[in-house]
Amino acid sequence: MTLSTHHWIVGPGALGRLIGLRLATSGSLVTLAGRRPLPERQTLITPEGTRLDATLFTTTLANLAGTPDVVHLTTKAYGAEGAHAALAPRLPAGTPLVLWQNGFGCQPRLTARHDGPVLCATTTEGAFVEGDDRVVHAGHGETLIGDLSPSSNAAHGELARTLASALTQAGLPARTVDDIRRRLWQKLAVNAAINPLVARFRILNGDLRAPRYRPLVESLIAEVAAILAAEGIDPPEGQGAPGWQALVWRVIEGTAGNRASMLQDVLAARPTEHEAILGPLLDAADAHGLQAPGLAELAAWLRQRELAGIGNCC
Ligand SMILES: NC(=O)C1=CN([C@@H]2O[C@H](COP(=O)(O)OP(=O)(O)OC[C@H]3O[C@@H](n4cnc5c(N)ncnc54)[C@H](OP(=O)(O)O)[C@@H]3O)[C@@H](O)[C@H]2O)C=CC1
Ligand SMILES: CC(C)(CO)C(=O)C(=O)O
Repeated sequence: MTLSTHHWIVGPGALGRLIGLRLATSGSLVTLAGRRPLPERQTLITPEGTRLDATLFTTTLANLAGTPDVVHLTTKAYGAEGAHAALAPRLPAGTPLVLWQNGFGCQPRLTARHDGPVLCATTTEGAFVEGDDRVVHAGHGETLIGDLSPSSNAAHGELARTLASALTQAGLPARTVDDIRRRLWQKLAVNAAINPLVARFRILNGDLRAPRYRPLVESLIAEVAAILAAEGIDPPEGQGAPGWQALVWRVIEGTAGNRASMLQDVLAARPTEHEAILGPLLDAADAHGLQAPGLAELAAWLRQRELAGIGNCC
């Protein structure tokens, strides 16, 4: 893979267009493939307010043809496996796939199913779309890339390093890690402690610091910490529950003014990524015989909302 590698981006929403436009404006060939065709002329607004324009190939999944060097799957977590099923017959065997979803649902399943190397990426970049031809890069972050093979034997290290370097040169700082499973779970832990609560109460992340919500956050963190201890997953810094508390409160502080992605989905009457975020925790709780009533109640509310037709419930 070189800088002029041909990248297919399947799922051309906020993150997909951010990656696609950044790569295209740094010399890569990019095809955006969605459920509907998008304009070929696309604009990216950088966090500094600069406007970057690029002309990309845009198509639909049904019309994809050719041979990509790498495919980035950037649908929401709940759409990833469906999109992959439609995509797979169009891909030459051995095509590398990069999964960008939050949570930890589709990653192990697609790693097992895909006929080629699979990398997982987790990013703290922030982006949102403004119409079909414009994406706003809301805030800089960092992207970690790795594969789900055991850490002592990372299978696709060279591929991950080349991709990290291409992304970094394109303005999306990225590095490889040999523990992507742990990194995905760490982000999932933060998302599980914040997103369902702010979606439930329709509040900004920073509102969780109020006396009314603080005990709810603390009790979710305690559930998450017990589950992750049983799974053998440590927080990035510190140990056990205090380490998870420090991480979650740091993120709440740092994103106090944010309307979290799950709240945005609820307000827009869209499905949420609750299965990918809460599902793995509840499955792990079951497997280890642990109680997680707070997580289970929030998962039930989010599930019920979707069963009831999304916007009409609660
Ligand atoms: N946005 C962000 O800042 C960040 C997002 N993430 C994660 O990245 C993932 C994507 O998020 P985001 O970009 O915000 O989501 P969006 O909803 O903005 O984008 C998803 C895109 O996937 C498309 N899509 C859905 N199903 C298919 C399909 N079968 N074939 C082709 N395209 C399809 C949607 O098309 P349509 O328009 O037709 O619905 C949409 O363009 C999520 O897991 C999210 O948690 C992680 C970090 C930051
Ligand atoms: C960390 C957090 C909660 C920031 O808003 C996030 O990742 C999200 O909104 O999904």
